[in-house]
Amino acid sequence: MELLPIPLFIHVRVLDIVDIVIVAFLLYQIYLLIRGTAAIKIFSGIVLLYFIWLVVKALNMELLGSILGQVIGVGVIAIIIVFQQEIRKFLLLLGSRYTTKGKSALESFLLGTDQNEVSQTNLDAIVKACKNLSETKTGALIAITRNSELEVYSQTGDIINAELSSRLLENIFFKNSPLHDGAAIIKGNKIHAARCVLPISENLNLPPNFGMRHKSALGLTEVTDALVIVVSEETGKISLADNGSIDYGISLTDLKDKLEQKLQAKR
Ligand SMILES: Nc1ncnc2c1ncn2[C@@H]1O[C@H](COP(=O)(O)OP(=O)(O)OP(=O)(O)O)[C@@H](O)[C@H]1O
Repeated sequence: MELLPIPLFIHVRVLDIVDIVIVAFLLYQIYLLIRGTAAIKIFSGIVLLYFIWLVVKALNMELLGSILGQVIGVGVIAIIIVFQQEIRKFLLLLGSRYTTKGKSALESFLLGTDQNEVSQTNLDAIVKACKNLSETKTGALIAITRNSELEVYSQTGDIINAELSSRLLENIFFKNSPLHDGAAIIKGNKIHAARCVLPISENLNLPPNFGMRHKSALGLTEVTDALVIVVSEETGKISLADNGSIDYGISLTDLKDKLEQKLQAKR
C-alpha cells in the first residue's frame, strides 16, 4: 500500500479563512431556516452523503466514487425539487428582510422619519385593546410591521389605513364584524389592513393545542421581522411571536415591556 506524504506545512491563505467562514455562515443560515421541519433530516442525509463521497474520493475508490459522484450530480436538481418551499422561503426572507431594510433606511434618511415607527401612545392603545380582547375572549391576530414590508400579506385582506386606536382594533376583532377573520396589520401609527391571510408555520414541533391562529402568527415571523400578537379565542391568553418563536400566555405587563423593547431595538 502506498503511503501518502503528510505535508508538514499547510498554507492557509486569508481567502481560505474567508471561504470557510462564508460556508459556515451559509450552512448555519440554512440550519436556522429548516430547523424543526422535516427538511432538516433530508439536509443531514445530503451532507452525510457528500462527506462519504469526499472520503471515497480521497481513498481513490473508483467505482463507489463514480456512483456517488453521479448521485451528487443529479442531486442538485433533486435538492431544488425537495427544498422548493425552503428555497422560496429563503428568497422571500432575503427580499423582505434585507432589501426593504435598505429601502426604509433610505426613506428615513430622506424623510427624516421611520414610516413604520409606532408611537408610545399607539403602543399603549395596542396593549389596551389586547387587555379588553383577552378579557372578553375575543380571538385576535395583530401583526406589527418593523423593517420588512408586509404589503404582500396586506394585499390578501382589506386595506383600511385608519388611525390606530384601541376601540377600532377591538371593533375589527368583534365576532360579528365582517373584518374579524384573519390578521390586522399595523404599519406605523395606522391600522394598515385587516382580514389578512398570513403564512402558516411549517415547524413540526409545535404544541398540539396550537391552532391556525397561532401557527400563522409564527409563520409570519419565520419569513419576516414582524411582531405578531395573538389573543386566543379559547383561553383569552395573549402570546407574542417574533423571529420564529412564540411567548405563549404572557401577562399584559410583559406584553407592554416586550413590545417597547423590541420596537425600541429597531429604532
Ligand atoms: N393563515 C391564516 N392567516 C390569518 N388568520 C388565520 C389563518 N388561519 C386561521 N386564521 C384565523 O384563525 C382562526 C382560527 O383559529 P384556530 O381556532 O384554528 O386557532 P387557535 O390557534 O386554536 O386559536 P384560538 O386559541 O383563538 O382558538 C380563523 O377563524 C382565522 O381568523
